[in-house]
Amino acid sequence: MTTTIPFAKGHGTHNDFVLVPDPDGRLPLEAGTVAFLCDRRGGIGGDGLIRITRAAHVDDAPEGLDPQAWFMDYRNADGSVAEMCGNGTRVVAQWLTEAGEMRDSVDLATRAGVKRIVKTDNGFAVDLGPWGLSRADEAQQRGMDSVVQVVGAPDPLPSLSLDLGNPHTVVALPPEFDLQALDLTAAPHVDPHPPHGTNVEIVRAIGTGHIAMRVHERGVGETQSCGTGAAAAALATWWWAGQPQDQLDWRVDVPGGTVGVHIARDRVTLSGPAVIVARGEVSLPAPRG
Ligand SMILES: N[C@@H](CCC[C@H](N)C(=O)O)C(=O)O
Repeated sequence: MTTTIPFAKGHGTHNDFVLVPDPDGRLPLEAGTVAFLCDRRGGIGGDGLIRITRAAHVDDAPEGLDPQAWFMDYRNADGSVAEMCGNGTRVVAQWLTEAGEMRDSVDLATRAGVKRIVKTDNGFAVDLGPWGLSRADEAQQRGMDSVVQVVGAPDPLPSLSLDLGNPHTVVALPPEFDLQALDLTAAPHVDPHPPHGTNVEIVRAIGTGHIAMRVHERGVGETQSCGTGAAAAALATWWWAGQPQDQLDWRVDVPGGTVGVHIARDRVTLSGPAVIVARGEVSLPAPRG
């Protein structure tokens, strides 16, 4: 028997997602189903899939959540589970707004904790919460704790690991290299390789509080934008600059647009647009076996 489910398609600065509303928790999604729905030729297409459900229906939700809280169950395009997605939180907020479930703000639960999202003039701002350097050692204090080999740069480049709820490795591209000319088809090699993989952001300084970035996402490949990645890129650039207190607002240009990042002590806020572009129904492939 064919199973048909409702879906929506949305994006935040062209980081695009298949949204699957599942408020009653009736849709346990297998990795193969996620990969099918995210497939750009055989399915709907997206960098990831978001099951919009309630915390009570998520087996690996953090403890202590309100069971009725809206929950962003995020999966990468390859079917793997991710803790957090910054652009995805805004797209969920837009979906909740259009569904009449959100007015000015919402507390959205994720595997990386509850994120407060508020409406802004050009979309939404989400408090991503506390951020951290992934390895609290002396190398990290110097601003580099790993190296990344990027195709298009002859030697491995120094990089910094950050934790935004999900893992990131940020590389500052030296001025002699063209950011647009790098080949991010394959995942850049990170040494040492983080135990749970990582998202890699390559950053070019543009001006004061202004950077451009390309990203290779864990479980996806190169994407047009990554919200937690933009926050990691701004934080790393700020860290390398000596944490100037008069430079807490950042503009981050990504291939799919521009997002804003605000640093406030140990917390960081991401802002930017979010749109729902389509709604429909999709038939899932019959289970194998
Ligand atoms: N695009 C997202 C991040 C999605 C998850 C990431 N690929 C991971 O595996 O951690 C964002 O906007 O933050």
